[in-house]
Amino acid sequence: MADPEAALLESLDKQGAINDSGEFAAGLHIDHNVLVSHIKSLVAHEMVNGETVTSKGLVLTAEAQGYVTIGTPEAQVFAAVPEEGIPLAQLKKQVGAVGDVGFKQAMQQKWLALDKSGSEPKVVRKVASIQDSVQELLVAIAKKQLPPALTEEVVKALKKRKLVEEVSSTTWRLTKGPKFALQKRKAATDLSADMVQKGTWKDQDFKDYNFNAVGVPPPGGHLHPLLKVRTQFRKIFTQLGFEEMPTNGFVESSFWNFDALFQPQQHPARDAHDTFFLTHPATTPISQVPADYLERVRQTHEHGGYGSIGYGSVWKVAEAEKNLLRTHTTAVSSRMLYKLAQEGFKPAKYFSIDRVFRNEAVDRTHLAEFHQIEGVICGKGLTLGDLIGTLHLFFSRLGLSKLRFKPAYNPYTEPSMEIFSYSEELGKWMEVGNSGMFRPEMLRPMGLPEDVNVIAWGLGLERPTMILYGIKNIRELSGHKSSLETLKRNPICRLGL
Ligand SMILES: N[C@@H](Cc1ccccc1)C(=O)O
Repeated sequence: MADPEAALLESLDKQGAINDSGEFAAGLHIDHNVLVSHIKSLVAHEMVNGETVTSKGLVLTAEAQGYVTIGTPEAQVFAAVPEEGIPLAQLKKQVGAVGDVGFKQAMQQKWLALDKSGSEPKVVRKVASIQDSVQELLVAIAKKQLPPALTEEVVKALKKRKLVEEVSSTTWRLTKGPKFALQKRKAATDLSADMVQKGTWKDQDFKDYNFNAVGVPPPGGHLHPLLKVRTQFRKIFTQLGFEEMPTNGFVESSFWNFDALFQPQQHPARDAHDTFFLTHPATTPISQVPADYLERVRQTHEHGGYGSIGYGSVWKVAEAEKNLLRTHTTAVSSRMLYKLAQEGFKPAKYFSIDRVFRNEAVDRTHLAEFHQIEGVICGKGLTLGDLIGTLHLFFSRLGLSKLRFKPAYNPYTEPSMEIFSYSEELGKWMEVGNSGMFRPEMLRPMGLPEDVNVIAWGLGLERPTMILYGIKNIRELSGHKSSLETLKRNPICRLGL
């Protein structure tokens, strides 16, 4: 087969233009689509200028194609009627499938008549010979030579008989382009050292950038396992109707991290051995906390109230002003609960997932920074039973359905419970979180009504992630020792959770 590209260029060279790529393809006996792919490439090389022309045209249906040679059904029926006539039933049997249409059409054309004078109706010829003009039209349409007889009305009738259909087709009109040549010059995709040395780059054609090409997937963009598991936790919370709390920044004042939580100023956790304090800026002015609330916090710390005797020591503003890296997400909860009290209490369910920092010795299960997940429910008349029930519901969604609780101590909750879950794999009980009911010494100074209780729990994000994905050393998970290669190879890090 002739090379379509060469044939096209040659023809353009001789004639200057090709008006209809469809006809040109037919002349070459190749599929139009094949020619179009060559045209597009030549246009991209600027060897050819091309514009598309969309036109509507008639084509024969498969049924009509059959009539082009053997004639229309009406002509076939007419031919089957002998001069002396033929009983209708016999005629139909003789012509077969096209009998019905053919007979109907031939009667309409008044080519045939039905003689009912005898014992059974007989079909007789009304004219001696016929001209099958519909067949002639079909032949002309097949050749794409549309005769004047093909009026709109005729086309409509042919469409109604499902003999023709209208199709729109796009063809190209071509002229010589600015870089016209009889042969495509090979365009280089890259500048090579050789071209530079020999100076051939000056005459070399370079392929244009194709900005529409599908790119190579970037090697980055992998999700960290912690982000994946965080999404799972978010889903659990939101499915249970919890609202995510704004987590502010990592830097928090001691006030919201400790004092608002009724954590005594002498508490060992407030020591630089356990907490990262900031030097720049070292403090947040206490004036940011409304004076009346501040006063109630001071009172409660020093003298108690709400059924408590307090700590009996002097509460110092300077201590509360110290900036730190938040040691727990309960600082996020304390801000949120105060806001809820200011806006007027209504039952609420909150959660947060964010980073916390502790000045701890780093080992294979501990880091100085990690993520905490915290759930908080505020309502009237909540009990420890509600907390236990909620924890069962929450942890069972993680696949941890065997839980045990151990009494514990937190300055801000009473009662407090450590949460343990039985690991079938490891065959032992593991600590999975901490929980409790926030103390009145924390809630009442905020302005939450006396019958409002708040149940809450917290857990780390790293531990469940390590268990879920078989990561043995926490330092593989975050920090400078975690390897990007591991992230890339780990199937859970692919996008799309
Ligand atoms: N803040 C606690 C977790 C906790 C949250 C809420 C209530 C009780 C406990 C911790 O850091 O371990």
